[in-house]
Amino acid sequence: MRYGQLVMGPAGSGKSTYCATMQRHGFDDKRMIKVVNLDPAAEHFDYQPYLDIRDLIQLDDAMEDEELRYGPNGGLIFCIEYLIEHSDWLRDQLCGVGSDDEDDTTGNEEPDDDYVLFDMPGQIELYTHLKAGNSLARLLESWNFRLCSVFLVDSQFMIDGAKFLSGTMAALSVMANMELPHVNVLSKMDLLSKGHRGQMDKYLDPDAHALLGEVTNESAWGRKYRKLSETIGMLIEDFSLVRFTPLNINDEENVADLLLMIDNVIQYGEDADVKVRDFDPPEPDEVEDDSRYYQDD
Ligand SMILES: Nc1nc2c(ncn2[C@@H]2O[C@H](COP(=O)(O)OP(=O)(O)OP(=O)(O)O)[C@@H](O)[C@H]2O)c(=O)[nH]1
Ligand SMILES: [Mg+2]
Repeated sequence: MRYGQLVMGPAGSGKSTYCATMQRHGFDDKRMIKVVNLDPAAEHFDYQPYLDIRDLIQLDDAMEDEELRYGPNGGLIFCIEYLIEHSDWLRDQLCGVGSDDEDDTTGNEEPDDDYVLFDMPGQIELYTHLKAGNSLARLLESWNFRLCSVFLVDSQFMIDGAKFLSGTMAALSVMANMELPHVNVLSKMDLLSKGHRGQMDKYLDPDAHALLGEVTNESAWGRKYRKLSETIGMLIEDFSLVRFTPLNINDEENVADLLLMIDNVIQYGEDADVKVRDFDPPEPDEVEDDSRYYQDD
């Protein structure tokens, strides 16, 4: 089994910084966390990439090609679709050359705790409604990755009701489109003023009525669509659809807590325990051949 986080979020929300932070935290903890850069336009990041999409395709390839002639945004989406069409490249690098996981029953080649963060581009439509993000998730799952979506939203944009509503709807679109366990992160908490941090508390455990009361009084739009906002608010609240976890990258405990939470979501490190817990040994005279009570591996 392999474990992975698909790190997504709008442009500049802190995805690459998140990956670098987690890798560094893992390093301090003697834990290997690999990061794969899947942003073909990336120019700078602070982590050691295990793999880099730019070795397969670069944004300029799509923009400068005489036939394609993409702009930066279309070009980026083209690059991700190209990656999916050439998934052998990714599989060979992630899982070993020529590996074919459908046949891989030996388990010999796979390390127990391969843990990979995928630093995705900031093109949010890749995750909200295009097929590419979902296809990538299904591909990785077929290679035995247990995945979690990590969706980052810059906390600076979440300090009023209207922005909270928009951010929540974006998170919800990603959840629906990616079909993965999902964790929302409010990034850059260190940049918030004390006053704003206090204000933030009400968004972390949202009371939709109170929040959307704000939205409805703020603008003409808000007043006109008051009922719609309220209904969306109730939906979010009643089904506990969207929750945000704050992240201050300078607070080691905060980083550790978030990583642990995601580990729990993807059941990282739990397999050994599960085997022990599930094992309920029979009385010796109940069975002649007890081999069927043991797992094959
Ligand atoms: N203070 C502070 N700055 C941050 C944090 N996260 C990101 N930044 C800054 O925000 C900017 C964008 O961060 P990135 O990590 O590159 O964001 P990204 O989501 O990878 O951006 P794209 O790949 O361009 O979509 C950089 O200047 C970072 O230094 C944070 O937690 N705290
Ligand atoms: Mg980035």
